[in-house]
Amino acid sequence: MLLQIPDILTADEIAQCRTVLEGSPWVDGRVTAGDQAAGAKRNLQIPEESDTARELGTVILRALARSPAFNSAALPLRVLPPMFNRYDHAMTYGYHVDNSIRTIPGTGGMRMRADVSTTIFLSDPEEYEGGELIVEDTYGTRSVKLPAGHAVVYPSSSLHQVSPVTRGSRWASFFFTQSMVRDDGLRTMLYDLDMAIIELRQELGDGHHAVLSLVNHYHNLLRRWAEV
Ligand SMILES: O=C(O)CCC(=O)C(=O)O
Ligand SMILES: [Fe+2]
Repeated sequence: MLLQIPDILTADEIAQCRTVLEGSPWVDGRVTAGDQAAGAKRNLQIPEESDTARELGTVILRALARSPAFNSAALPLRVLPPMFNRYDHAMTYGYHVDNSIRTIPGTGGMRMRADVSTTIFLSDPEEYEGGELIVEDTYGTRSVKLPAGHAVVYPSSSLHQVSPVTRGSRWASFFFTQSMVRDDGLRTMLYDLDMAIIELRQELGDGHHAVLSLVNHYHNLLRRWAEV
């Protein structure tokens, strides 16, 4: 499932990210790419263990924690510290695969599985041309370019690329989540059920027996499928 989440960051948080990123040194993005991906990757990133990454990572994690849509779609168990990237003129990230297993920085080698990939846009679409995130979804290819502060969430198992930037500069935060439910199909079913329950609660009220029954069913499926 590919999901767009509007306004995951406030205007103040976007401004904070941009101000701090403007004053930070950027390095070649290939430092965090696997073998195949490195060949396709031409962008810049903030070093993973820098003060900037830590400070802004906290802003992003706080924003995720208050987003019901992110939590319902990703069912996060752990989130790799958010990273920050930038594509200036002619930069691109060709079709690639996100590594399935990632080392968690600063833990002496602890690893996690990447199930869900997220990009939070920090530039507005008018600020650059090109730079679409193109994801091969189950039902075809999706091209995504969103206002600053909006997020796109998609399975880490899908092939994707960032098309070349032909004007301006595209800034973003991106990160990987290990989900309590590793299978994208099962996660999507839980998300759809959650959305239907929210609608029914509004129609019927929380005390309605059918609503209670479906909430119970949601939790029983989560109990069956979640690994924690
Ligand atoms: O910049 C993006 O939107 C995605 C970056 C990406 O795919 C990656 O770093 O693996
Ligand atoms: Fe990627």
